[in-house]
Amino acid sequence: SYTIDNQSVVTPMLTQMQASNIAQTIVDFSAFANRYYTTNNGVNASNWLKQKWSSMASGRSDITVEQFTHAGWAQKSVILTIKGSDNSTEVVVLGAHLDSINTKGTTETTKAPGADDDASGIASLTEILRVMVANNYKPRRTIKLMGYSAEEVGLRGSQEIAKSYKAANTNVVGVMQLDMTNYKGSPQDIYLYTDYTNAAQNQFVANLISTYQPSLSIGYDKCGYGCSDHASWNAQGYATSMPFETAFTQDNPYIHTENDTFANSGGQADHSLKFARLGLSFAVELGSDGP
Ligand SMILES: N[C@H](Cc1ccc(I)cc1)C(=O)NO
Ligand SMILES: [Zn+2]
Ligand SMILES: [Zn+2]
Repeated sequence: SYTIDNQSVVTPMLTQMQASNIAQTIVDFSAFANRYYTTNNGVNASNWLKQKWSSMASGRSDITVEQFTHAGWAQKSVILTIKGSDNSTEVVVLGAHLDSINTKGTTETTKAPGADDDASGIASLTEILRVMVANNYKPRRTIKLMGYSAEEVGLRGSQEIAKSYKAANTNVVGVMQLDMTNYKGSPQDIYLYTDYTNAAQNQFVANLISTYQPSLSIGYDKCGYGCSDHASWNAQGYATSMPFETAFTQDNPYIHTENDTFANSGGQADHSLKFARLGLSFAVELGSDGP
């Protein structure tokens, strides 16, 4: 259910989250020449993330990290699983995509740093992981953090994953997509996208913002098409939400070019921190529900 009743656990964790950690991960992850789904750089970026998340979770026997192999291309998706205690068949998913693209054409050495699109989302998930582990948080439901491959070429990684979860009848109770979280291009802080998402869950997400980040302003908008990986989960009938960095007409002009750099997102991660905090509150409030 969408009750917000874990303030004693969530509030201290939110104060521990730091923009500087998110910034460092954006810098590190956007240092690959590109993270394109078919290049060696792209494969290396996936392996780098698996390694990073694995070492962050090394002390926890309830946390595993796997790579999801996609038959049609080399770059794997990365899935971290925190197994729930007494309600583990119900699953909460938070996602971002690990690939990047330069629309001029992406070869092995083409520059596609993807700092905002979507290293910012991966970095937000990474800070959520760090704080959950630091607080020894153990959910009742299973929580999965996903770094999707091949989003830029038709949401292909998340489509394969969502289809396989549906085929396995996995009870995913909610999905949040974090794609582009660090470019502050619009007046409101967080824009909830209303197409290819679930209205009831969007209301819950809005309530999370008002409860845990009351100083933030909320906007609403539509993409008009399946603009990120939430659409893959929506297509399988799962409830999704996409909190986004700007209104549709004011989106980051640097994306899909060599200029999507950390510097061009402002050289700091204050905007991403809002999304990381929202993701943490989403994960813990949903993840703490019993059977
Ligand atoms: N299509 C999305 C980018 C995208 C998504 C929403 C909006 I508003 C503007 C741009 C993408 O490139 N995701 O990787
Ligand atoms: Zn993109
Ligand atoms: Zn993206």
